[in-house]
Formats: sequence, C-alpha cells, structure tokens
Amino acid sequence: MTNSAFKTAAVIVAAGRGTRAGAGLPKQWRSLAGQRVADHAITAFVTHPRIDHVLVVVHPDDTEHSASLTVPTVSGGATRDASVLAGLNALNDQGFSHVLIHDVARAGIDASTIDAVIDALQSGADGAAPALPVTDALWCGANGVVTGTQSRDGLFRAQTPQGFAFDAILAAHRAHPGNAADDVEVARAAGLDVTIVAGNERNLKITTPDDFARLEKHLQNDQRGPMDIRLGNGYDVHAFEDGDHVILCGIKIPHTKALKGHSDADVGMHAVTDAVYGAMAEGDIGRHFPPTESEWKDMDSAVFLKHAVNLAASKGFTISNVDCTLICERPKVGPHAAAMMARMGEIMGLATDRVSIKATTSEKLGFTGREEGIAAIATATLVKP
Ligand SMILES: Nc1ccn([C@@H]2O[C@H](COP(=O)(O)OP(=O)(O)OP(=O)(O)O)[C@@H](O)[C@H]2O)c(=O)n1
Ligand SMILES: C[C@](O)(CO)[C@H](O)COP(=O)(O)O
Repeated sequence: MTNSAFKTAAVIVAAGRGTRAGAGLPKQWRSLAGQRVADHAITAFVTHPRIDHVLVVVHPDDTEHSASLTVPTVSGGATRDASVLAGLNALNDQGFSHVLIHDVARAGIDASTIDAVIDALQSGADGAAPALPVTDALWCGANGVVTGTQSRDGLFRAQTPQGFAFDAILAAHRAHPGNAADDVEVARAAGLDVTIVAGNERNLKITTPDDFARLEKHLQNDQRGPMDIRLGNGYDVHAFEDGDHVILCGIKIPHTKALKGHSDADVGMHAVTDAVYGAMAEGDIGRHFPPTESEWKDMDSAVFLKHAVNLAASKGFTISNVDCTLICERPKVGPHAAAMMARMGEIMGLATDRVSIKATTSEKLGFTGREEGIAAIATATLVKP
C-alpha cells in the first residue's frame, strides 16, 4: 500500500467509570502534571504527524467534561468492547485504511510508540500493538498462599495503541461476542496476525490510585531535561605584612609573615568561595560581603564559603567537587594539605575526595616568587539533577 492510500484514524476510548482508581471524578477527567489525563492522551495523537483524525469515545454522563475537548466525540457503551465498536462504527466509510485504538487511561503514550505501531502496519501487518516482556516471576495463589508457579517465557504485558487495518478490525469487533480483554484478542478471534512492537514503561494504564503518582513521576522525569552542570572559577591574591602566621583553607599555619586583608585573608578559601559564586553567576565575595562594611573585619572566611554553599543549595545545586591551587614559595602547603581538605570539606558538607587542595611555587618569578604575597586559583563544579 502506498503512503497516500495509508490514512490513519485514532479512536481513544474514554467512556469507562474508573472505579478502581477510587471514588469521585472518573480518572480521565482528573488532573495529572498540570492537565487532565484525557488531554495528555489526546494531545499525543492530535500532534502526531502520522495520525489523520482523532475520535474520542466518551460516557453520556460526562458531557460537562467532554464539552471542552477540541476533537469529535461519540458516546460509548457499557463495556470497553462496546465503546471501541461505537468509535469504529462512527468512522466507517470515511476512507481510513487503518485505525489505532487507545485507552485514554494510558496518558503517558509517546510519539515513538505510536510510530512503532504505524511502522509495523505500513510494513503490511494485519495488526500491531506495543507490549513489554514480563520480567517478574509469576505465581498462582489462593487465600494468601502460593499454590503454583507459571513460566514467564513468551509472556508480555499488553499496552495500547493497538493498530489494525480498519475494515478488518471493524468486522472483527462486529463478529465478536464481547468481553475481550483488548482489541488484539478480538483481532485474533477473527484470524488476524498481530505484530508485537516495543512498549514503554511510561505508557502504563492508570488503574489504581497509586498509578497517578507513578505516571506523574515518569512525565516529570521526561520534562526535566538534561542535568544542569555548572563550572565556576575563582582567583584571589593577598599581600604579606608583618606577623607570625597565615590562615590557608581554614588552617592556621605558623609563618614569618601574615596575610593582609579585611577579613582573615584566607586566600585559598576566598578563591573557592568565588568559584562557587561564579558557577551560579552570583558575582564574588566582595558583592555579598563588601570590604567597606566593618562587620566583616577580621571575619572567619568560613562564613563566606558557607554563604556561597547555602546559596547553591537554595538554588537546587549540589557541589560536586572543588579544586584549589595555592601559589607561594612559602609556607610549605604539603604538610597541611590533608587538614585543609578536611576543614574545607567540613564547611561545604563534602567528602574529602571531592575537595582538592594543592600548591605550586612560581619558580621565584613574579610577586609570589618574590614572596610579596600568596595567590590562589580554584574551580568548583555544581550540579542540579
Ligand atoms: N465502558 C467502557 C469501559 C472502559 N472504557 C475505556 O477503556 C479503557 C480501559 O479501561 P479501564 O482502565 O478498565 O478503565 P475503566 O473501565 O474506566 O476503569 P475501571 O475498570 O476501574 O472502572 C479506559 O480508557 C476506559 O475509559 C470505555 O471506553 N468504555
Ligand atoms: C486494553 C488494555 O489496556 C491492554 O492492556 C487492557 O486489556 C485494558 O484492561 P481493563 O481491564 O479494561 O483495564
């Protein structure tokens, strides 16, 4: 069959009462991730480029809800079979070569599953439907006790949309006595072969109250998009002045000079703090703690780093790692590096294998080589899942 002769309708059955989903509004009219269950399912077909027409089968008592649908509707019957047949009868003689029959309750239906069914039909299959292989062990049971086991070999969990040549499935439904589990059963009773295509876990059928949350989780995961990964860098310099110790990455180290600064002049911690701010495009320490404000005089720089870490957490970021290089001839950093990593990890709530503190000299070149001060450079990685 050429593509021009291939004209596909979708029948979405939505006339059930949803009794297993709990009391109240039938499940198809309840809200899920910002829109009604029915709207999720219908939109997937209406927006699909290979679906030419969408018909929704609704319950006559639901006009208050179905009136706002933007696709044609017909009234369903007392059973799923009867509702499907009502939909097929309504589309008869309208030139559709094929039809996809879908449960409105499978609101997570995605375009690629619809494509897989249509691909199989275009390859010449009488019928095609998505399914997932059974992966759990299967038991028989009675009165809360296992009475036997059942092989799962060759067993599948059937999904919709189930697609068929239009005239063949209409004739099959008209001839069927009723009470079929699905349209594949009806088709097979009429001698049609049905191809299995890959199903999808998010194409679950909302049946019980828990299924709303399960499907919502799938939809949210899909909407979440790629992980947000940010890198920030920080650079700081402090000059030496008279004194007997320096504070580097939170550790007091005896030295022949001190570092000059408004706060405790912890050049390493400042570089890391600026890297965290930088990853969020949140400026630097000076923006959050202006040196013109006396309250930050001689301040423990842990206050600045904690502020940056808390700001990251409030924006949903986790700090994945930080790496800081101290640039100085003296004091020697190596003997203190482990204590520095432990202290920085403690402040940031990070394991020590995510905090790297290392040092280099500048081979006696420049201001660090002349021991006029210490420089530090840092990188931070922030991740939002
Ligand atoms: N008389 C019926 C019965 C069911 N369906 C539709 O068939 C699909 C699968 O049925 P099911 O999940 O069993 O839905 P309900 O019949 O609504 O649920 P319940 O059995 O819990 O009442 C649903 O999209 C449902 O709306 C239908 O159109 N007409
Ligand atoms: C059609 C179906 O969704 C395929 O898995 C399923 O058979 C419908 O079953 P229900 O008993 O009407 O929920």
